[in-house]
Amino acid sequence: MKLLLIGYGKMGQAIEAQALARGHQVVGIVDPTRPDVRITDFDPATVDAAIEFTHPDAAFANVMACLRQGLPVVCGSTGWLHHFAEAKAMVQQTGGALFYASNYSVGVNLFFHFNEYIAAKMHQFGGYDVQVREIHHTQKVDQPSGTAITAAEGILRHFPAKKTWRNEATADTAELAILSERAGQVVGTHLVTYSSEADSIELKHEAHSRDGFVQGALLAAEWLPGRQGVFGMKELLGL
Ligand SMILES: NC(=O)C1=CN([C@@H]2O[C@H](COP(=O)(O)OP(=O)(O)OC[C@H]3O[C@@H](n4cnc5c(N)ncnc54)[C@H](OP(=O)(O)O)[C@@H]3O)[C@@H](O)[C@H]2O)C=CC1
Ligand SMILES: O=C(O)C1=N[C@H](C(=O)O)C[C@H](O)C1
Repeated sequence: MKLLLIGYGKMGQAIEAQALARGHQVVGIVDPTRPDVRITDFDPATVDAAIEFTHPDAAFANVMACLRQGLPVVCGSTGWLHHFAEAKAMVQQTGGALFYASNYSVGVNLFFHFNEYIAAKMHQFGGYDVQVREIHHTQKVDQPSGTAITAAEGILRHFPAKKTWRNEATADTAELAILSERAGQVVGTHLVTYSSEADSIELKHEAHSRDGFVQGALLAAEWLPGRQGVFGMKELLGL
């Protein structure tokens, strides 16, 4: 496949290495270090799919530019979902394709699945409070992580005692606390903990490297061309 990489930081570089190892071609790299390369230089004749891992402030404009160019786009950037409805509208308008996941690793998507199952069971039995915790490297700019937000939304859907989430400890039992920590080079750790007076139950995902994110993003890029609409890991993995 002919891939366009948008963002050439930790994820962009790891995706390039794995894409080449899988026999794909990287036909362009859009990044502030290469100001002469623009998304508007590419079209469906030259690119099969774009893969976007940049910055919360840049992702929406990049996704919109890809859709205007007719490029299927796989986006992994977090922290821009307040614009997601506009991106969806652009997909409709252009007949294009957008794939989005707050976390591309298969393990985290299993974690999301079990998280919703556990939330429903814990609601059924009662007596427990719940919180979400995420730990990431100190270069991460958004907080809470996109993954923690997805996990929190999954809990809110199945555990009605929690009405909304808040990114700090809270005394309001209707609020689901998401606690964020930044430490060293931690790739990404997420925990959901249910606690009662008697005991605790914990669901934890710990990324040991970025390989899981990279493999998932490439799977999505291989799957997306030829499809029309907005997709995520549930569709890709059949979860
Ligand atoms: N969904 C998932 O599975 C995962 C998501 N992420 C998310 O992906 C994003 C990127 O992560 P990561 O690679 O670690 O971050 P990095 O900071 O290492 O890399 C981001 C790169 O994007 C560049 N960039 C900034 N603005 C633009 C722009 N407008 N157009 C093109 N490139 C741009 C940055 O350049 P410069 O440094 O010069 O600003 C940098 O080279 C984050 O939002 C992160 O949360 C990360 C891992 C997994
Ligand atoms: O910035 C990161 O590094 C990561 N970001 C994603 C997130 O915000 O959830 C996914 C992963 O945890 C790594």
